[in-house]
Amino acid sequence: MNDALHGSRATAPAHGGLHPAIEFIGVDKRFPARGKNPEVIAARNVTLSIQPGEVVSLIGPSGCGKSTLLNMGSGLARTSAGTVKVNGEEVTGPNKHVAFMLQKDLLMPWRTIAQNVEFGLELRGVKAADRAAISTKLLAQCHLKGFGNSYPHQLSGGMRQRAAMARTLAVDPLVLLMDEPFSALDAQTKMILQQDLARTVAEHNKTVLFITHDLAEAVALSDRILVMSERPGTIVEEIVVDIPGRDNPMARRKHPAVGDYVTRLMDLLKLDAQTDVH
Ligand SMILES: Nc1ncnc2c1ncn2[C@@H]1O[C@H](COP(=O)(O)OP(=O)(O)OP(=O)(O)O)[C@@H](O)[C@H]1O
Repeated sequence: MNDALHGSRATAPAHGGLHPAIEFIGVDKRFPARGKNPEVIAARNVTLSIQPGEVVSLIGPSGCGKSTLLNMGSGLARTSAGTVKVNGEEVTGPNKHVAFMLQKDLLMPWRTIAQNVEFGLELRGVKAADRAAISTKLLAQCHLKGFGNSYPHQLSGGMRQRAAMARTLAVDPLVLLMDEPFSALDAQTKMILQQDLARTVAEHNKTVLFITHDLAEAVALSDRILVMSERPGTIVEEIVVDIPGRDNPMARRKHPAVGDYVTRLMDLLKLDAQTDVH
């Protein structure tokens, strides 16, 4: 258990010579022109560094390149310039240190929940008994005890996202890349899953890069928030969330400073100016 993860921590932890968990160094991403579609510069000169155990949210206007950055972090897409490193090693393709969680749960409908959670372990050749022990533990932790033999269609949207979280954690990744994982859920289910995520991440000292459009969610969950500009997206501001209780977002949301952070983020995203246009 890492005590630094319980209670307040405004700044990145000292990491005693260890590498950042994930870093982007001068990263550009260009999608070349295709037919009548012109070239798109999705990201420009993005440099960021996330230390082990940190939770960092990435916010920015629609289409500014957030998902593109996550794809490069996971090794599913290559950079056009610059370097992405995970645990100090350059990312050149999908790698076992990184796991993805998306808005869509992507559970396989023909597999039970336990079989879905165990899928990544199966690919790595983990023995059946060990797989079962891991999925049983994670399903309990994600409040899905007793649902291992159910199929995805038998679960609610919130339960399916819990299963997706268990599947993401099963391979014990160093870095979790989360692309709006709760955006399709109702407000209350969302808060409960945020709470579970925050507790689990703190307990297992995971590093998270989290994309969201929900500014209060970013404040509730993060150590730091990175704000991106319009496309071609680059990081224009870094905000340290100096509110106690990153492992308890339900309590953190009630802190009087949350409103000020949300207001600052709205200003940075120029949301007021956008409503004037319509
Ligand atoms: N494979 C691709 N080929 C061409 N253009 C692409 C490709 N993938 C993304 N883009 C473009 O890159 C830009 C950034 O897209 P991206 O999905 O990263 O944005 P985003 O910030 O995640 O958006 P949103 O918040 O709406 O999800 C967009 O203009 C998008 O159309």
